[in-house]
Amino acid sequence: MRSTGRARAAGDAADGPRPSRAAELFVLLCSVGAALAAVAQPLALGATLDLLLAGGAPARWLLLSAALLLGELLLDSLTALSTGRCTAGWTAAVRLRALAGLLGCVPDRARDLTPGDVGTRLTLNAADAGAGPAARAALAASLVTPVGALVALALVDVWVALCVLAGLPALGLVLRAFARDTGASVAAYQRVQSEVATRLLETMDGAATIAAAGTAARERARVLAPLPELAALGRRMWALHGRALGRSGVLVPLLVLAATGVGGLRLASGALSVGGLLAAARYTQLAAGVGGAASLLGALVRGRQARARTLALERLPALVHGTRELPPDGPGALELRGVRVVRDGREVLRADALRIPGGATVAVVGRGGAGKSVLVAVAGRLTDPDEGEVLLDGVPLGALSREALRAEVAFAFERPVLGEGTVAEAVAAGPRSLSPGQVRAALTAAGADGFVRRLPHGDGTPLAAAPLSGGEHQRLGLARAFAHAGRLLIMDDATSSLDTATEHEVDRALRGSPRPGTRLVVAHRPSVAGRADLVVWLEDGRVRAVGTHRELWRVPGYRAVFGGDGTPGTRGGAGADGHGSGGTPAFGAGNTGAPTLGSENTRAPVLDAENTGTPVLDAGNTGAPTLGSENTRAPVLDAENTGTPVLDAGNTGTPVHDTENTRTPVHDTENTGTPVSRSAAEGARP
Ligand SMILES: Nc1ncnc2c1ncn2[C@@H]1O[C@H](COP(=O)(O)OP(=O)(O)OP(=O)(O)O)[C@@H](O)[C@H]1O
Repeated sequence: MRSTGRARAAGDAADGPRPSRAAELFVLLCSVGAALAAVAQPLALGATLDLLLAGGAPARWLLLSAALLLGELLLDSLTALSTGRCTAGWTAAVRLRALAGLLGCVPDRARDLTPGDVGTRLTLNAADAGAGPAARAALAASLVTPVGALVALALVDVWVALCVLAGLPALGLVLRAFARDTGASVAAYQRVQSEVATRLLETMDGAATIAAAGTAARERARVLAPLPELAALGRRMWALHGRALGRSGVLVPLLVLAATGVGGLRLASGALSVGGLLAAARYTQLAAGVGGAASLLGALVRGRQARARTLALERLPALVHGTRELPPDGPGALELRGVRVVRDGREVLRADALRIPGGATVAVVGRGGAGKSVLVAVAGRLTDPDEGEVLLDGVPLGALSREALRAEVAFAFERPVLGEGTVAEAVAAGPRSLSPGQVRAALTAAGADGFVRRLPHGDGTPLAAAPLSGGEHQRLGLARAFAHAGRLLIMDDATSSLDTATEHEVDRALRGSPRPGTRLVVAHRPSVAGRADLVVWLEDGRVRAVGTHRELWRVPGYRAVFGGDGTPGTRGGAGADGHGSGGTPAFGAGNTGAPTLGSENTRAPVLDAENTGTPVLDAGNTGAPTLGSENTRAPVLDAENTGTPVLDAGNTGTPVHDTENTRTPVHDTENTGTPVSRSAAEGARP
């Protein structure tokens, strides 16, 4: 990749809030304080007892014991409070960073993540991960009690302390086994949870299909299918907990018994006082309380596994932008040089020396999976090519600042995400700040003004209160793209839900706009390709040919893309003229040789080029030839300079001549032997 921009490498985390460690430290201090107060109490109580037995005045020791008890209670309360704050802060931070990673990533790199999986990572996993730091602090503090108790025990009686010390490794082993086994189960549990969520969301997405097919019972079974595994994993985790508690439940009393026995012997020998024995028994219990760390350890392990899942979102590769600006008033000329895009080890796009003249409307055409979306994503830098570079007005896209890129390149999609707020706010959201008049103009250009006017509060209607059809939703997305478009507007299937008449109106409005710019339109309908100045025809990820629709239409393979030669094609099947029937009956379609009557709204007759040899006229309202239509100032075909591969005669090795410039006939040797035009000059075949 030659562009100066680069994707954020795996391992670099997304930017986002990072809570200070202060909250975690506060939890640690409070927990340690409470533990120390607990550790000091037996000493004070033992001393009080000894003083009482000796007939002394234990008032000071009693006060100290009470103060220690109160202190422990107070610190425990503070620990609980600060744990809540710490967990909430970390959960929010983990969630926001994961969200920033997700929203900032190269869009097609998040393709494998299902909504259910993302939802689980951002909710359950983020909450578990957020609980991790407080659990870590509490776990560290929980070690203070047994260690402190052991030290205090050594002060009271070293033999009792040695007895407890000998038993502690067994407790340590129990905890280690618990942490190891529970880690694997927790990871599997979180994975299955996300699988259930994914299936549930898929079902909600396909609710209409399920209702229509009457497959609700089957769907329910499918959603719940992972439940037995989830239940088994849950049971396993409880079993591991139970086993750890059971083992420590046996070990701890045994240890206390042994230590009390040693203490009793020391009392009998006069080496230990009664108060000392009381303190020793209590300290033995506290030291053996290391088993109580099991639940904290469980929370820590769960937090670690969950954090790994949220980090995967944080570290999704993101686009890194440069600092360059575009030359002012550039026409929006695009060039793809040596571009290669590889996905899952497979080359999904190769485009070299593909030049798109500034100001032209260019249709990107090809069968499903041919690479149209990948091409326009690369052209507007939604993703970077693995090799090669894309230049806009001579500047590599990767070198552009984010602001310059997004101000000059606008996208409209098949299913736009409009967000919340009102209709006007949805259209206004973007890199430019728009006046209400500009918003209204964009709505008009997108053919959305009519239905928006009929909404209860016009464009001030909240989207949530505006039930929109697929086409209306799409038109708002178009309006937003139009409103913010700079020198390049990319429409990826963005008019698929529009009827052909509206689509034509939108096209006309765009062409009449004062800032026409370059338009790259993924087209499934021949009517759209027919209105474009130039068509880039993709096949299996390669540029098969570039030319006008009229020229390309003579190649059977091109017609087949639209189902135009009897082959099942994609949406919006073509009339025999290749401009799309648009629901209007086409006469003379097929091989009759009879003229085809104008498709979609047309008054002008369209002649069947295939059978008559007569040039195909614009199926729009003008009767003018399609080539270089309407408002484009830019030359449609850059015959001199492009070097762009144009009309492949079917990989036959047959020379292709530039008929635009030479008037030499070009033969489509692939299937028909029918003369075919070629529009732009280049020496090499694609
Ligand atoms: N992120 C990705 N991971 C794996 N494969 C991908 C990815 N993006 C695209 N592809 C593959 O690249 C090929 C081209 O995809 P693309 O979406 O560009 O096709 P298309 O021509 O737009 O198809 P359609 O008309 O059906 O939308 C397809 O085979 C697709 O599966």
